[in-house]
Amino acid sequence: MLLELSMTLGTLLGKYFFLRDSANNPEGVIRDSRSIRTEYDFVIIGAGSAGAVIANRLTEIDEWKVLLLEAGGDENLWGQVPAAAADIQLTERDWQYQTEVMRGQACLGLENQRCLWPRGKMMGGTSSINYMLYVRGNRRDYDQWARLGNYGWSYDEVLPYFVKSEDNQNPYLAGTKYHGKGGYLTVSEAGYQSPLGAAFIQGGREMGYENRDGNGEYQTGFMFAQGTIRKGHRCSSSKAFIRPIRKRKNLHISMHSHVTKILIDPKTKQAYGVQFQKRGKIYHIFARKEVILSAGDTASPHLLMLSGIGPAPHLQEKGIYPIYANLPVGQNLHDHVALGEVIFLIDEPYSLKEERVRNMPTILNYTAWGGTPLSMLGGVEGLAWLKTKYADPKDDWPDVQFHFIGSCVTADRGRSVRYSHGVSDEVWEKYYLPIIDRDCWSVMPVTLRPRSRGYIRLNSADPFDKPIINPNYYSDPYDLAVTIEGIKLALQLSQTSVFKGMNSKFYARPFPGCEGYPMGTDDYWACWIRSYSVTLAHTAGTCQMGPDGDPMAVVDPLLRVRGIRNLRVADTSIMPLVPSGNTNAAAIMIGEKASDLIKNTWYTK
Ligand SMILES: Cc1cc2nc3c(=O)[nH]c(=O)nc-3n(C[C@H](O)[C@H](O)[C@H](O)COP(=O)(O)OP(=O)(O)OC[C@H]3O[C@@H](n4cnc5c(N)ncnc54)[C@H](O)[C@@H]3O)c2cc1C
Repeated sequence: MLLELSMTLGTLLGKYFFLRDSANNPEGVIRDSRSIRTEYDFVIIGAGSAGAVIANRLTEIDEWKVLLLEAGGDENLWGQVPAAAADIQLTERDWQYQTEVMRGQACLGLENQRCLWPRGKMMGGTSSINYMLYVRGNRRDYDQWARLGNYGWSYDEVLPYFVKSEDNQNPYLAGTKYHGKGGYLTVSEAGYQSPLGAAFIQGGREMGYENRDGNGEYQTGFMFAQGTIRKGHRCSSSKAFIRPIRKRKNLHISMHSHVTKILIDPKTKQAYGVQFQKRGKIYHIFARKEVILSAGDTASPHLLMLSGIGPAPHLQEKGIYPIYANLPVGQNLHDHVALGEVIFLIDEPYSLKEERVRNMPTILNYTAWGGTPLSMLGGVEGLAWLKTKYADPKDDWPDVQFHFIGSCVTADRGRSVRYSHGVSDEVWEKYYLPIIDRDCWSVMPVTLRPRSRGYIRLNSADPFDKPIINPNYYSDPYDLAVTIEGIKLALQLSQTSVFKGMNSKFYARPFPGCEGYPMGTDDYWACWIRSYSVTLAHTAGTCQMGPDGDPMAVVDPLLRVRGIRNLRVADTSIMPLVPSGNTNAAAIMIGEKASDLIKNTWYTK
């Protein structure tokens, strides 16, 4: 009752603070444009992390008319609260995809043995559903992209685009050459730290890792997480890039507009528009200059295939005429998949349990000032990049990332996080219920440069039919081996004096399905990883960028779809290799760079 009352109060106050819709409120709500023309210079599909940036940057040129189409609606109020990130999943603002069953490989302990595959379906796309961690990846990642023949994408060439977007609130960081001040995207720390967060940094030091800015000169080390948050509230790509410019006359926005096909002339191979459905009506809109596909790692390849671009036999089998045959659309899918959580129980009352996070004082305080446990980035306090025995000890190119959480899945007593991970009833009852009242902390270790490759394919030619998603997790044993070493590093962290001081103990109950393996052996760790596989949704490669002659390339280094004129892809699907970190910042960087590539092509003064 008290909780409900405080939520209601918080909501009312929140409405007052965030959603005032006055013309001069840079965060005012987004509305559909009153009328839609039949022709624009550019049509952008998807208002996500990358698409929102492109809509902003292209409409900087007054004479360009731009239409931004988004399948979902606007963000909602609850989605602004960082600690409630998991609550948005499995709602209408999530596409609610699921993977195929990967028999014997992954997701074995999850509901129906399928991994959930969340993606944002609203303004801001997945940046409106994500955990807001601001991470760029490693210098070597982008240099590797360039070495593969993707000219213009080396670290030194993409760094200015990361910096351009950013408005970093931390004075120590804002002044360095690695960070930006005054950009549209607010980046800051959560404004609240639990005693466990400080312990994480100290534990890292004891293990020989420095406390440093993982987005700066060196990546290896431990840090308090930086996030895309503004005054303690989510700063999605839409809040950052669209809300402040939503009244530009040359930008039209149409939400609830599901693009079903890109219109391509089969003879000239030129894209000339899109078909979309809104409230049961079908629209055809034409693009004088370009169609820009920013529908994300899953929907972009899906839409290309629906439009006749992809492996010809597969398209024909589904009854689709291949306009440009045999581009490897949907191939090379790779992702960061983590072991759900390595849990450590403690004797001190430090955990971010629901009753300590959602109560009247924290909610009211949060609504007014932003800096309470509710501003924690999906509960993630710290990040670390570490080297296992498989990484080059001399190189600053760590192979494992830790997401450090000052609680565990049980913190909300099974209300939300459990479902967002897809934990089955059996696992919940056998593994989690026994510790539901305990204080705990946890680590999600993830292999940063996975070698397993999967695919996205059509289920059918119906654009509303979800695609087949098979990430093929852990098909390459390397991915498993690195995560196993990650678990060992997490155990090492729990043995540092600071964590021992709170009597941290690995929660060693056998995970359901793995009881047959002796606890602590590599076989047991492998079984656990394959059972409790949780995607971080850093999917890359499904419309891969590559130079001429690269058989896996769907787009060229200027992001133009091969063999088709006036069609570009700009989102995480173009990444040839996933960067060594979370992918939202990189998606925004891709949006910034794509905008310049488009301006270079079309803008003549
Ligand atoms: C639960 C979760 C947590 C995450 N946490 C983090 C994190 O903490 N930090 C981080 O860096 N990364 C995180 N990520 C990943 C990161 O947010 C994504 O990589 C990034 O947002 C992808 O950006 P994008 O532009 O490629 O696609 P998206 O942001 O997904 O944009 C695609 C847009 O296209 C729209 N669309 C799709 N199909 C159509 C269609 N047919 N017609 C019209 N519109 C369409 C979608 O609705 C969406 O708005 C997380 C992802 C998830 C799912």
